[in-house]
Amino acid sequence: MLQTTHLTKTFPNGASLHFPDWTVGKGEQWLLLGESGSGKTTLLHMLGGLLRPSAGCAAVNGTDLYALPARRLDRFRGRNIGIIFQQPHLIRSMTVGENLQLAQTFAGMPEDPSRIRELLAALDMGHKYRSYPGELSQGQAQRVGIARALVNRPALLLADEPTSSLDNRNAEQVVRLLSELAGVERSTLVISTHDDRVKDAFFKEYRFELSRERISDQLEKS
Ligand SMILES: Nc1ncnc2c1ncn2[C@@H]1O[C@H](COP(=O)(O)OP(=O)(O)OP(=O)(O)O)[C@@H](O)[C@H]1O
Repeated sequence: MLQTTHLTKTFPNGASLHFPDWTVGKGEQWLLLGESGSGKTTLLHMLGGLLRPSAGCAAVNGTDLYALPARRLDRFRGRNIGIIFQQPHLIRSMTVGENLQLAQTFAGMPEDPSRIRELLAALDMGHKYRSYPGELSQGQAQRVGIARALVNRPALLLADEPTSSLDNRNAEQVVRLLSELAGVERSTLVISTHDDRVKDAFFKEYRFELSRERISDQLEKS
């Protein structure tokens, strides 16, 4: 369901990252590993339709993301790809429920409060529907970030270091919930991390490891 071919990103300073080709099957759960600076975030952003590669192709369910015009790419992303960032970046003036409704509207989907309530309940956050982000703990905010990524039933779920701001208990819960919910929703899951707590909690076999030496050109010179 996910396929990359000859993906390369060259930054304005001339630094260049060349990624090995990667094929991920439907419903699989992968860890994207690699030391700091090896390119995990860059790769996830290209897979999520957020960062145009300088060369190569990223395809989700057979759609070459960067062959789409910008507006169709936005729509495709909203409907097919859920992204969980290191920090959830919720809109502070909107309640939890409104933040999730906005994700439905952005994707051109009808508002579906029952879907939102169902997801919040699965994340043990049902009682926070009317709370504002400023009233949540970091672990709770990250769970809202997970709900937002899942709300449109994406085929592909990408999580970029989702536990980096969480303590041990919350980190373990967040990874477990992500993996369980992706399984229930039949979403394909890619979690990037260099967090040993995630590697230990996540027993699935699939691991894609980036090596700084192998993929980078000129980084030391820039
Ligand atoms: N806009 C940019 N301009 C120049 N170099 C960049 C830019 N963005 C990223 N890089 C370089 O590309 C490399 C990969 O960065 P990236 O953030 O993808 O790594 P990462 O594996 O996610 O790191 P971390 O685990 O620390 O978040 C790094 O060496 C970084 O300095």
